[in-house]
Amino acid sequence: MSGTPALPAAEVLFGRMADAVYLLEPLTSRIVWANRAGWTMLGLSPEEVLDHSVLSLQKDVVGAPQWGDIAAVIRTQSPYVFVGRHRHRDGHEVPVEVVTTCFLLGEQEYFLSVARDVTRRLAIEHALHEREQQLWFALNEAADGLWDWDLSDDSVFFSPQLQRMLGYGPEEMRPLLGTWTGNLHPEDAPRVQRLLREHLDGRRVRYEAEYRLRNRNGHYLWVHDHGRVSDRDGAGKPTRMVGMLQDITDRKMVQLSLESLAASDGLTGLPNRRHGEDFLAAQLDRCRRQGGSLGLCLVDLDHFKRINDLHGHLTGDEVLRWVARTFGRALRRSDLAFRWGGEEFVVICPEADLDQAWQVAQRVREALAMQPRENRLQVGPVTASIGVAVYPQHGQDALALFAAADAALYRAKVAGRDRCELARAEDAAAG
Ligand SMILES: Nc1nc2c(ncn2[C@@H]2O[C@H](COP(=O)(O)OP(=O)(O)OP(=O)(O)O)[C@@H](O)[C@H]2O)c(=O)[nH]1
Repeated sequence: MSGTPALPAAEVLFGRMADAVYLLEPLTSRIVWANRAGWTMLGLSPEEVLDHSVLSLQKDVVGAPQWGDIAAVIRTQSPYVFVGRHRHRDGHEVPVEVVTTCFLLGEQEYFLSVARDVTRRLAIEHALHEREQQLWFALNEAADGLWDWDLSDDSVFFSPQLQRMLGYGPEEMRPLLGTWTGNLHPEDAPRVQRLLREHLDGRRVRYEAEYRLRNRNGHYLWVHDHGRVSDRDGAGKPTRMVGMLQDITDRKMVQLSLESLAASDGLTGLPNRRHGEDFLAAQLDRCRRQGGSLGLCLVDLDHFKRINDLHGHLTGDEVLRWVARTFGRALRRSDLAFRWGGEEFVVICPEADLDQAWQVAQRVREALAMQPRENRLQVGPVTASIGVAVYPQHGQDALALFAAADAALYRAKVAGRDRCELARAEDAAAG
């Protein structure tokens, strides 16, 4: 091809264009025309650019045979998109995306290439990629485990950290929703599933739950789990949900033991006075609403001071623990024994009438009296005096019942100890 084709309109049309435009001679790849952006991108003058070809300017096209191959593809796949690097006159490279079309002008075939400088785009892509890498690193290496649930097929990505948390090696944990649901603690599963469903249905802003999850060894970890729907389909139906799982076993254990400490007596492990009073109040409430009776036994160890004095306070403590264990043997499942304070205990017998409450008191007294043969404490007989009061005969509320039982207990002590006494009508009136 000789000379530049007469294209005056092209100068006007393409002169102000931001993208570089080159008209190429297909056989040699020589540039036969370029717009302003075309020659400035290469650091050349309008005349100098005509001395160049794709082979001299494109770093990624090496040699005529390769150009021949590319030209063949351009002819069949027009427009052809190519990402490469242009060589600037001063030596630096300009990353470009080139879109080339093939066309005929009269008898002559031409390639028209539009090259866009993609330096900025690549820099952004690179930065995004870096950020994504960092994000993944942070998510996977953080103490929390990550999960990513595809609702369309119930596949779940469990992050390496999540797998490690549950004791699984790489590739061991099946990436399915069933792996998670199958390891939920049966007592927690209904609540957790409900919370999840409520979030998916849009009734909860986010899903959050604390529950037990079985690890690879079959032990349960306590976990804190929270997540959100991240993608929805055109109809608004959730298609993807992501979340984080944290192992909170240590914290939960401390919390649970504090809770049980708060409700139980530190020395004997029996429910403490606060818990016992709450229980009594609830039972009395039930009696009032539904009718029925309830027995209350006030149990006071006899001459306990003597045990302390003779054998020491630590042995006294040991005796109190033994007494607590004895209740376990003497009581019905529905009865509750709790420590009232010092060497005093209370037994609540829900739904017991006078006779039944009396029998419970006798059983407790006898079980304690068995002690010399059973225990190894060598403190001699440990006996108790017990005052028994019954709702509704001896009192309508906890205060009145305690007063009546206390009066009966006093009589038991006076009468010689190691015995049970039933409250009397006048005890109720005195309360
Ligand atoms: N070892 C020990 N002793 C306790 C505890 N709480 C109270 N005591 C002791 O229990 C004793 C109760 O003494 P008292 O109230 O005189 O009653 P008692 O000696 O059992 O005489 P009675 O009137 O027959 O019951 C005191 O010596 C208290 O120090 C405890 O937690 N551990």
